[in-house]
Amino acid sequence: MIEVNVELKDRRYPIRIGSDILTQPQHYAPLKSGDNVMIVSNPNVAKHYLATVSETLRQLGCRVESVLIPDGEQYKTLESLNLIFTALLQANYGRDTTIIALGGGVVGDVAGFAAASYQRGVRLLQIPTTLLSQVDSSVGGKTGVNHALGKNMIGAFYQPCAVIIDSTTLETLPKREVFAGLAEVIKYGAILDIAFFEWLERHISDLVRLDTNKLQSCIQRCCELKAEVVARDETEQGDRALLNLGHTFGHAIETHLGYGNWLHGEAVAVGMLMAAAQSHLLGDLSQEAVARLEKLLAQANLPTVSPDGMTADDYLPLMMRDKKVLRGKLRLVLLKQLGQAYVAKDSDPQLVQQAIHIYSQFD
Ligand SMILES: NC(=O)c1ccc[n+]([C@@H]2O[C@H](COP(=O)([O-])OP(=O)(O)OC[C@H]3O[C@@H](n4cnc5c(N)ncnc54)[C@H](O)[C@@H]3O)[C@@H](O)[C@H]2O)c1
Ligand SMILES: O=C(O)C(=O)C[C@@H](O)[C@H](O)[C@H](O)COP(=O)(O)O
Ligand SMILES: [Zn+2]
Repeated sequence: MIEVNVELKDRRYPIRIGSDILTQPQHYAPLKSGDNVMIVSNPNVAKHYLATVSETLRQLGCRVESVLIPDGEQYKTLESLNLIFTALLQANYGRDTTIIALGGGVVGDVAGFAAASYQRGVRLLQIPTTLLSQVDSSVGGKTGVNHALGKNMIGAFYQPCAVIIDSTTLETLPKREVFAGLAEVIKYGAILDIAFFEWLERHISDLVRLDTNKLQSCIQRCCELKAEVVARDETEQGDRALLNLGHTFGHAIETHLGYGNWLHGEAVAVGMLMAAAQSHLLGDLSQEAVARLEKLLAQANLPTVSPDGMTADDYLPLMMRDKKVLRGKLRLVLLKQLGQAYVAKDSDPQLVQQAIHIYSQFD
């Protein structure tokens, strides 16, 4: 078992990474005998892992209840949040509850927001079961739900007390979801760590075929990088925005197509290419670097062009609703070079359109 710590200003929490660790009660600390636990999951994840997690928590002496929200990005909603509140109230659970998010990023974000808001805040523990949630969404405390007009528009920063990553859960994950997770993995290399990017170039085929050792090293590196950024800037006042590379474009794709049609990681993959194209147009990123990013994403079986029929005119109004927009000005994460990102304060909309066009299927 490997442990990575997230060092916040006033406390720290562990990310425990290992295989077959969900059956071992000691990894669930700080949970202890007598605790009231509400496991939030969905039917798809529950059929594989709910019994194991519930049984281990009962061995520990916890009272265990569970609630399932429907599966899919289209259910990352206030209605799903309300299902969780109802289950908590029906169980007569109070402020001493721990909510456990057992699932991918959708379950993690909704359950996390429930923990942030139920009785003004109860303890949260994350058990991520997709590659994307293990390398990204379970760490750092962004929680929330979507609105029909924009992604993650309602939410809170709310940190978990621990994250338990069992990499063997990836064995049941559909391949398309593994590839979507690789988009966020590649993002870390592109924004923060050229050595990791080069490691990914060497080992992408091992990751695609779920090589256990390579996967664990990869998950560990991503968690270390995210933990460092979150420790510096927990609530995105500065540097944390770098984790948003490709997301302003990507969220526009997800919203335009209807949640769940393209996976988050797929939309971010194309969004990163658009950001890279813009960085090249600005004279920063070399064409060779853009091509390396495109090649790596393609090797991870990710899309590399905008969805069929979506035009630059479809992107811009949605991009203007991005949470990074300040006083009506777009703020985009761009690349100086591979491994070095920055926030561009006032992007020229015409240049943005040109970048979108480069990775689009229309002309
Ligand atoms: N909070 C953050 O910092 C953050 C970071 C990145 C992404 N996100 C959000 O995360 C969401 C995407 O998360 P995701 O990619 O995990 O998608 P997801 O939660 O929809 O899970 C993908 C699919 O895999 C299934 N699944 C999960 N674990 C499984 C397993 N082990 N075996 C079999 N099936 C399994 C799920 O039921 C679902 O059908 C988006 O809403 C995105 O906005 C949040
Ligand atoms: O943790 C962060 O910070 C991120 O930006 C990680 C992203 O991968 C993630 O998709 C996040 O939910 C996007 O946040 P948002 O603020 O753009 O909604
Ligand atoms: Zn993301």
